[in-house]
Amino acid sequence: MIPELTVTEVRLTPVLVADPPLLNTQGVHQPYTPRLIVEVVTAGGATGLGETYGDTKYLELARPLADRLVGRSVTDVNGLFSLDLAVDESRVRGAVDAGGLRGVQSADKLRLSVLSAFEVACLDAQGRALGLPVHALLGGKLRDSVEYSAYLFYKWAAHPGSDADEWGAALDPDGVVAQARALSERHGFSSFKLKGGVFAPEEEVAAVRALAEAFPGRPLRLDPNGAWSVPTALKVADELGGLLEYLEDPVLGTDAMAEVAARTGVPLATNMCVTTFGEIKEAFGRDAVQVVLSDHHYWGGLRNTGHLAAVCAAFGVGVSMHSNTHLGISLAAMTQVAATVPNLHHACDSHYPWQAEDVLTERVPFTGGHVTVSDRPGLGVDLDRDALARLHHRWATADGPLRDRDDSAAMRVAVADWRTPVMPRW
Ligand SMILES: O=C([O-])C(=O)C[C@H](O)[C@@H](O)C(=O)[O-]
Ligand SMILES: [Mg+2]
Repeated sequence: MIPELTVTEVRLTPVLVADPPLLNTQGVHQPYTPRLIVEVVTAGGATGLGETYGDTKYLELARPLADRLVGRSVTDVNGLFSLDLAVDESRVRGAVDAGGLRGVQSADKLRLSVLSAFEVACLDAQGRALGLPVHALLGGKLRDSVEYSAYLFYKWAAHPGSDADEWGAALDPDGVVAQARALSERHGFSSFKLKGGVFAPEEEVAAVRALAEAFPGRPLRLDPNGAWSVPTALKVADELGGLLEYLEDPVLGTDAMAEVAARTGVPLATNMCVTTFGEIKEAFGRDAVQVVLSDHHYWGGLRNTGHLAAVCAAFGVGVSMHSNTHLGISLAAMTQVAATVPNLHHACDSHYPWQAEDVLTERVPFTGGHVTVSDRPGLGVDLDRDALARLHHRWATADGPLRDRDDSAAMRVAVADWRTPVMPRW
């Protein structure tokens, strides 16, 4: 073992990051979202960065893992994944992730969602120590920039009791088109995904039609997070037909996805029914999905993202990339791995434009809708300790409920009788 690459300290810093009132089928984003920043320090003085979900159940698992990493090498990434982490089963039994937005919860998925941040931090530390970018550690980049799509949301102008944010409201087709224009002017995006499942399908169909008219020929996606029945999904697929690059999780579960897929020519994408390696066999065998949205956070890191892409290639299934609220460390990690995936033929999702706050000295910029693949050592991003301390202070002084994402609870602040919707909603 090279002594310089031995882990001497692991720092875990939970933060709360400001988030606009973005609507989805479960409710609305809270004013702040929890994230966890992981720093892995080596004997040689390199510090690697990673980022993942910061909700309590992830923190509970990250703390013992941090202790066990000390004394190991940052090159021993396979060993990291073989560490036996005890997951409190009561945390996951029958549970779903983020109200179901990321599929079914399992002990292994929870474990992988924590390990992924440590994997990224170890790769960043290795890269910094060796003078190599993370993409080189993953086998080398195949492209110099990675394309992202504009992630459009129905949204309120403000969180209840707050002033309007810089984006304003988007609650109808005109609002959605105005938001798409603003995002595309600011960041140069040329493909668009609308988060649906918020309003009746006819209204969301009208919004997609308005986007198609405003941006002729641009790739468009609609994602109602499984809020529709099979007949509704087929009707929308029929109405939007050729306008869509893909329809994302129109219905819940592999059975319903397979039924829709068998009866439409519109490709179906998912980040809900295929979220673990164990779900692949049935879904691919039944041709239930044509595109899988990878996400290094819950698939278990950057190397597993490459493995997932290889399985997709073997089955002729496309690859895209899913996103939750995240900061620049994760955007840098997504970009490094995306650069190495040969069969990534769709623009990746990213919430980053919605995050006005970050913990980096410099934000990761989008240019023409792309992020340049950094060739600097590691991930190519640096921590701003003051910003980290500020966002951590917010976490440390926050009300307990804010430390765990709950879109339904956030909705009840504005709509007192809001209940977690029973699916399918339409
Ligand atoms: O289905 C998806 O693409 C997501 O789950 C992305 C995000 O979770 C999004 O829906 C959100 O945060 O409201
Ligand atoms: Mg989705």
